Amino acid sequence: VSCAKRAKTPNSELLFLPFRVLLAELEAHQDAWPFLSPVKLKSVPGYRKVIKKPMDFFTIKEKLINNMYLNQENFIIDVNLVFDNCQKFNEDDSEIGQAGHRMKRFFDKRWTELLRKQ
Ligand SMILES: CO[C@H](O)CCc1ccc(O)cc1
Repeated sequence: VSCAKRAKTPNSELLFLPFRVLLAELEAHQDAWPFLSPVKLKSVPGYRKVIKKPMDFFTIKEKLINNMYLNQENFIIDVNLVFDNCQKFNEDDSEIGQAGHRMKRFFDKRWTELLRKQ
C-alpha cells in the first residue's frame, strides 16, 4: 500500500510498537479468519454497495508498516471499522457475525489493558 502521507519522526516505529503487537494478537486469534485479508468484492454479492469503507487486518498492517497512521486514533478507527463492517453485513447469529463479536470483545479487552499500562 503506497501512500503520500507518512509519519516522518524516526521513532514512530517505537510509538506504534504496541499496535503492531496488538495487531499480531488479532491476526493469531482463532476467530480472525474472516478478517485477515480484504473481502473479495467480486465474489461477495452486495458487499461493495453496502460497505462504503472496507477494512481488514492485512491492510491495517500494511498501513502500520508504511507509517500511514499519523496518530493512535486513526489506528483504532480502522480496527473498529473491521468490526462495524462485519456487524453491518452479517447477522449476529451467523458464523462470521459471531466471530466478529468475539474479535471485538477481545480487541476492546486488550486495548484497555494496553492503555491502562501507559
Ligand atoms: C468479513 O467478512 C465479510 O463480512 C464478508 C462476509 C461474507 C462473505 C461471503 C458470504 O457468502 C457471506 C458473508
